[in-house]
Amino acid sequence: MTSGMRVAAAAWRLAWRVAARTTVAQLVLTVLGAAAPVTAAWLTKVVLDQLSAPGGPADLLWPITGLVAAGVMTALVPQVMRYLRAEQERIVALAALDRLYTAVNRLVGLGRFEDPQFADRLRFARHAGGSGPAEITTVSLNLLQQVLVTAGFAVSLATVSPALAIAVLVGAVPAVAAEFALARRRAEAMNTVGPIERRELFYGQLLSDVDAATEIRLFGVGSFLRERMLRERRTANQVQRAMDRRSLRTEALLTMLSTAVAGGCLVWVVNAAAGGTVTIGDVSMLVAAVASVQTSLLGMVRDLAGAHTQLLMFGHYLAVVEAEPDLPLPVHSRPVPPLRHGIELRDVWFRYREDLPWVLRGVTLTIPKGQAVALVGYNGAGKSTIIKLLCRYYDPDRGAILWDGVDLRDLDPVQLRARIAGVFQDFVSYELSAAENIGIGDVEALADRSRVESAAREAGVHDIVSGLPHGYDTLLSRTYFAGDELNGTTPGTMLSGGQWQRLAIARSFLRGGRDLLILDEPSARLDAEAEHEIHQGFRRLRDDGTSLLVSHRLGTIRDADLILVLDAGTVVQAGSHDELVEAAGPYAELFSLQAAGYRD
Ligand SMILES: Nc1ncnc2c1ncn2[C@@H]1O[C@H](COP(=O)(O)OP(=O)(O)OP(=O)(O)O)[C@@H](O)[C@H]1O
Repeated sequence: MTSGMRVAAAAWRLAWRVAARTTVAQLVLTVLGAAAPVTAAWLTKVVLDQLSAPGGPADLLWPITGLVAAGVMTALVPQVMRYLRAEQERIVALAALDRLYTAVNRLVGLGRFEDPQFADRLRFARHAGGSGPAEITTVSLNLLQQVLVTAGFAVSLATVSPALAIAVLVGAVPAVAAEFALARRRAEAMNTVGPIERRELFYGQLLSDVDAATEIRLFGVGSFLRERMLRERRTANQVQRAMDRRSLRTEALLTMLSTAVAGGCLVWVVNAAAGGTVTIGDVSMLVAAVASVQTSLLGMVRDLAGAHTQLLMFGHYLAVVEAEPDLPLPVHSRPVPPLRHGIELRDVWFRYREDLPWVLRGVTLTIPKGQAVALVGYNGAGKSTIIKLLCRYYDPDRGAILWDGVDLRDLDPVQLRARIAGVFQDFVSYELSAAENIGIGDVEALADRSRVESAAREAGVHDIVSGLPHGYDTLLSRTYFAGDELNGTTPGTMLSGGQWQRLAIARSFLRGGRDLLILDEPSARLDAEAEHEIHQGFRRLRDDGTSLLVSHRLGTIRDADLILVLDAGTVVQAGSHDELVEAAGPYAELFSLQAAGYRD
């Protein structure tokens, strides 16, 4: 099966599975829609032949009734088809959306999200997933209808003159070839324009993004960014304009060709009628047949060409939905048992891509069960990368990470992450209610207001949330209305950077009791008092479990059981705060620099 047919078959399977009734109804109407014009042409011929018959017309009741029925059918079928198509599109688009985002959620790592090609594919997939399958089934049904109409009229034409039928069909060959060539070029143009439009979208979003608005206005870069956006649009327009001009030229030529063929047929049939070799009914039949065959053939070719583009788009959708896992998953993954001994990084080497430098160069370290380990080092030393590897967002290129001696690659990543709580350096501020912002840390607790509140209290954010206009139910957003999105008039409320961070911390408190607590700069935006309080809270949480804390503020990690100093992707020092301050080395230097900052 060619890849186009495979994609079309997948679209049909999806439509059949989720919208069988509307699909069958469309099939039936397609056949009726094809039969109507052929029947009408034959009945017109019968009526005309009877009218011009030497003995006068015989009984015209049934052909006239048939003509009326065919007329009603011709008018009604497209309207019902439009409704059915829209209904099918709604049902299929919902199922396709579900499948697409199930597939996106199935990606356990981060690598694909950082791949520009995947980003383009996802954009096409989002577009094609909505209307793609419905468009492909519609095009297929149109094709079926046109094949039936063409066949019906070709047979009718052949009864008048087989040579004419062949001439009309052969006259369509150049159109078929030209439309296919156009379709291929259209697809190429679309692939060229894809990344350009993604850039344009980026600038457009940036220009209308509320968070970016402050910097854009302070730096006065609005016009600069707008110009960049327009430049992308102009480039995309250039590609599309060239394509449209090519289509216009080709299609104008094809129209002239089909008009010439139709004209030739008309001249022949008028001559034949004048010579008495064909009847008046034959003339009407032939005029209808030539026009219909040409329209159907061209329509068929255009539909096929359009289908080519739709198939390519839906191909992107299938590529995302059927993608292999981004990280190799074990066939028989082991359950992730509670941590008993500790987590070990054994000679771990890692780089984000083969063409990029190594970020971790043989890191060996242990996070013993029940201990608080801190990771310090300069910017870019690889601290957050270690955290991402511990959550298995990436796999090490060399070496291994062991959970009680079992390689993380042999564990189910979803189960592994269920054993981890944490606050990331670039935590997310969800445009949801305050309660949901906390509850998302453990969706099972989303409806449990007492658990949400107690996490908020631990993170020192309860009073702030209680003081909001609707307390825990206040929408935290500047871009959406609270409650009824359509008719709402109450705008959301915004928090300060530190308050958002406290919410992120509350999320991690809600996940208390997990085996590993990961904290990547969890208090970077907090004031000194809040930072002190939060670290007390973390300490309580750490007492029951195992933790890894990354912080540039050495005061917050001085009571860690073990401090590891990372430099250019290797552990260069390890020990307690006192030991490291005693020893000459980067930690002592960093510490005395920070301490001096406070003393001076
Ligand atoms: N997704 C990524 N793709 C490519 N390179 C990356 C990616 N994330 C980080 N890096 C690179 O890896 C190196 C280590 O980054 P990492 O975020 O681990 O440092 P860090 O020690 O946490 O730094 P900081 O103290 O600034 O947070 C940096 O040079 C960075 O440019």
